[in-house]
Amino acid sequence: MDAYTLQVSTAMASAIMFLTLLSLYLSSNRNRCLVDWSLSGLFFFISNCIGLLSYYGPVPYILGPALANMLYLLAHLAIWVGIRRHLGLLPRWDVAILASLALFICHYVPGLLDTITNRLLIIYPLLMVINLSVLWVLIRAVSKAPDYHIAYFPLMFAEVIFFTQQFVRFLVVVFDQQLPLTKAGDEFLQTSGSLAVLAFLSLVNMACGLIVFRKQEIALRKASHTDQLTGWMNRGALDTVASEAFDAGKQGNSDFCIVMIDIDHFKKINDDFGHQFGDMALKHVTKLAQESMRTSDHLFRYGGEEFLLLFSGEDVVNLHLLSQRLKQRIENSPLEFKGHSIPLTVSIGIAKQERDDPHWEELLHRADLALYHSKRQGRNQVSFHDGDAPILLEARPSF
Ligand SMILES: Nc1nc2c(ncn2[C@@H]2O[C@H](COP(=O)(O)OP(=O)(O)OP(=O)(O)O)[C@@H](O)[C@H]2O)c(=O)[nH]1
Repeated sequence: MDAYTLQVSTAMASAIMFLTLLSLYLSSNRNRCLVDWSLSGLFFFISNCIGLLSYYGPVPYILGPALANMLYLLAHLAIWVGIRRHLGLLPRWDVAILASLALFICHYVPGLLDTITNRLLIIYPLLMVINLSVLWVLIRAVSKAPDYHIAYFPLMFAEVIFFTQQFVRFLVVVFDQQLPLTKAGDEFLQTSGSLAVLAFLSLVNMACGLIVFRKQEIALRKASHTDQLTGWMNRGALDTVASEAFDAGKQGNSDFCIVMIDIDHFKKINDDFGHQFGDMALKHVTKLAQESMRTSDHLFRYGGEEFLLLFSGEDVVNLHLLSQRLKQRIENSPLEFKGHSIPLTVSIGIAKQERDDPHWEELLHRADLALYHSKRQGRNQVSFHDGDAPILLEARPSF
């Protein structure tokens, strides 16, 4: 393929990137990083179009190389800005624009960028630094959010490819400073550059779309596993989390315990004060419970006014103390409503994984039996199922 055709293909690939990512943004209308990335496509496109103009005659210096190089750098920086925005960091368009403007101005500093060789020796390292920055941000992100592994790899791969070819071209220019000026050198640099940009743009286009799809998928999965009223996980997520904790417990890694909490006389609360107040009571109790938890983030709304706390590696005596404290706290924190102070209490059942339990639901069943024991014993109580029978626990642990 001749250099002109390659340049046309690259311009088309950048236009496709611009339009694809922009339409993705307009259809999802949430991920602003898509705007950054589509702008990147636009900058690549304009920069390429200026390159194409040179095939039809001399191009004014302000357009090519000055503006073309500035936009080329800005296009790479826009990818960096977008990935920062996606990760919740400050996007830093200010840095991107200032750096690109500085490069533009440098084209007018005598002796700095006025030869092709000088331009290549200065711009290549700049691009490599941007590639490495994107890579660095992604590597750090992957270690913090393993859920995104697969989605980040294509972009990382694109940056590695671009960095490598840029590095090789840089070395070639360093060792043969006359090369860019010869016919063969000019063709080599143009062809390899256009091919690399073509591959890079196609990969980046796909990679950015993938990152956004993954983000939406994770958000949807989270929403489908979250109870909207309390923000705790719902029953849909329970089996996965409990099975994992149960299997770890079975291998002797850590004791797995379930604490089941049920608000007392909740029907009466609804009947006396209305469903809206009932909802407030549910939020009130879960907020107090959450504040009382030290470690477990496995908080589930199991049913209407029933909640489960899953603990791994927590001693039963500690759980007893924690449950007593929680029960006491809820009892001492009445809910204020229209000038009234409405008392709330909870009954609690605790169960611990036994060696011969075949499934985590066995443990859930014992926690349920313990909870109903607390109810039968007058409510506002804590009971523990020791594997044989539920026993009411005193305010201070006796085992
Ligand atoms: N406000 C509100 N009420 C709910 C929600 N989900 C379930 N409920 C109500 O919770 C009540 C549960 O009542 P019961 O199962 O009889 O239990 P209880 O009245 O707490 O009695 P004990 O558990 O024996 O102390 C029912 O009236 C449900 O309608 C909810 O999301 N919001």
